[in-house]
Amino acid sequence: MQNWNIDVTTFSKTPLLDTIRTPADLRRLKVEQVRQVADELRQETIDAVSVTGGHFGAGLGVVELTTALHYIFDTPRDRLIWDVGHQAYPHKILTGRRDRIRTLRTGGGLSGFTKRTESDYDPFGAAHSSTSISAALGMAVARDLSGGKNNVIAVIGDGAMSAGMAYEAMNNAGAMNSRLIVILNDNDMSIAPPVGAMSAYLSRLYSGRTYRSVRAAAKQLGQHLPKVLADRANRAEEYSRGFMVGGGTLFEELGFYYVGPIDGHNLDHLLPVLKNVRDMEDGPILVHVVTQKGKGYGPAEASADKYHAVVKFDVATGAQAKAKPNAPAYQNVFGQSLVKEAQKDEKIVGITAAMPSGTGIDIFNKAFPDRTFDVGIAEQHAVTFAAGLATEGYKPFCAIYSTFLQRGYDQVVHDVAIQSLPVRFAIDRAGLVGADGATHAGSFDNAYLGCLPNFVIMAASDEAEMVHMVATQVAINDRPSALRYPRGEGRGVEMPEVGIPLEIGKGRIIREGTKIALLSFGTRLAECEKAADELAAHGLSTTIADARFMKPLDVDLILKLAREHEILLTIEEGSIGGFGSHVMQTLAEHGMLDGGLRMRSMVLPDVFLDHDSPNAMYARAGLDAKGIVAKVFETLGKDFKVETVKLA
Ligand SMILES: Cc1ncc(C[n+]2csc(CCOP(=O)(O)OP(=O)(O)O)c2C)c(N)n1
Ligand SMILES: CC(=O)[C@@H](O)[C@H](O)COP(=O)(O)O
Ligand SMILES: [Mg+2]
Repeated sequence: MQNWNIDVTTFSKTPLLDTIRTPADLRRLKVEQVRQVADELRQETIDAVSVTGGHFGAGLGVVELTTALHYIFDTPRDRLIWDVGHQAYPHKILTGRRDRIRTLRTGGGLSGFTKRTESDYDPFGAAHSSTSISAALGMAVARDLSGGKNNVIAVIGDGAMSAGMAYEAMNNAGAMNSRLIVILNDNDMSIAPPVGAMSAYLSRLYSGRTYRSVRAAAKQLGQHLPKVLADRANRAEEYSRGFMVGGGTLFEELGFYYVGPIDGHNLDHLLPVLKNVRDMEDGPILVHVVTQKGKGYGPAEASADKYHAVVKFDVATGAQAKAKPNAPAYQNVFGQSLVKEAQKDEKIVGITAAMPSGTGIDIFNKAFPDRTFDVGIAEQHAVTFAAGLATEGYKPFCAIYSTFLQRGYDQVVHDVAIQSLPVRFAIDRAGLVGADGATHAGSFDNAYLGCLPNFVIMAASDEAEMVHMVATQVAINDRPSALRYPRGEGRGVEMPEVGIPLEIGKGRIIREGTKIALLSFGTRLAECEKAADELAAHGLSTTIADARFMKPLDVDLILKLAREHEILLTIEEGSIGGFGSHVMQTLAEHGMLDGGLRMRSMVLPDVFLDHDSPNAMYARAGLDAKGIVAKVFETLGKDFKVETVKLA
């Protein structure tokens, strides 16, 4: 690893940036000053993220583009939409949020993504990818319907361009004459190196083989400009400098006017091109901008992941303050368990939708590169691709974050569940995730999968359980199965050598008591144990059970708990409509709610919880030990108060 020794003495000096509170201040500057603004903006971004951590490489790569866009366009009247929004920190600094930039992703602080409630300069909230062109087209059409004149600009990355939604939007936009600007920010990176034919195609465009001459480009572009500008364009060499227009690109076939590629760090190119694009009168335009992820910060440029997301770091050395793990991360346990299973079973294959390291599929890939498939940001396709593999006798493990699987829901229902295909879903980041906030919370999979016939649904209560659950999934060969587990580290429990398939639909008793029963589904089990200790100190004897399965439910266990206790609480890291609802339904159908049992279901509150640390979020949700104890006392009718989010 290179030893960086970056001179940080200039970092606190940002004289021009200090004069900018909003883009209007930027637009008052001379064009010769824009370079300096961009340089200072980069310094400020580096310094801020070194304090907060967060998404980093993508923002560094769009510093010049951000500055140029706000300089040329009349934001917020002109709508600027950042796809995903993880690259929007420089945008936040320029749009009135510099004073809060060091609160990014902390409780009560700025969101790590664009958010409508945060600023007028964020016309569309994001965090899931590939939504920007659709949203921009909607805004452009709304503008046309109401006779407006403003511009609408979507900035989308090459990684995000791999998702079907982007093509659905371009297909629609290309057939309309609505004026819309799409900036393709091509840094040849997703979180991992980008995959797929489209990525290769963009590289070919970039390599310049399909370009026309600069002069021809200017001429062609001139046809789309108001006459006065077109005349000037035909004359002025300056006009065409820095960009080319491709003929017969895929984007042109889709009905877009294609401009590019242009160097996204060269303001002498960016500014005139954006200005001319702004002045074009009709149709959708795609500007292909080539940038470098991590640009301008050596450690980021040099690292394999371009510092996509970082923890706090030392600016001078680039060294990240990574905490020493106390236990293995769930995603790694998943990856390692899958490798072990795959050594015994050659039918096992692993699938990720552009999240190889996040899901632990990178571990599987190292051992079985030929059996690993990164399909790009394409969750819908990932699910149906897995279904196809399953029809041919393969055992696909489709590892997708809970929040991103939402995008593939119809595929889960229609292509997998209805046909009862044995696709194994590894549902990572289940429950609250912390700093990424509401957009990334895995709150809904219990509800959205629980209602589907045929599914087996498990949640690991610790990392050892997870090993057995992966083995269980391998053994389930006649229907789909899902295994959910959270972001972060396990509990540090002893790990089994091999996974042993569990009996389907059977839970386990962890601790025997007489008065209170806590029935946990997932990793809240640890909080149940702490709560039970505290309840014991109050003389309340407590049984703890780990349901292991939400579907099929362990009906015998549930009825036993209901019969033998005064209070039955279910606890899960999910929304209303999940595990607790299924338990309640079962109890009701067995007449167990007709008598004296006091049953309560502890779920996430019916609100979108803002970002904070996971522990703080769970505390707000009342799903920590303190909240569980409080719920028991509330149910008993005793006076035991604790602050939680109010249910609507
Ligand atoms: C639907 C969805 N799937 C996965 C992700 C996770 N994700 C966030 S950023 C990213 C890579 C995006 O690459 P690109 O659009 O090229 O942006 P870059 O980071 O290179 O600027 C991925 C896969 C997501 N946000 N949304
Ligand atoms: C922007 C985005 O969607 C991802 O980068 C996400 O932040 C990753 O989250 P994890 O850190 O949980 O992998
Ligand atoms: Mg990219």
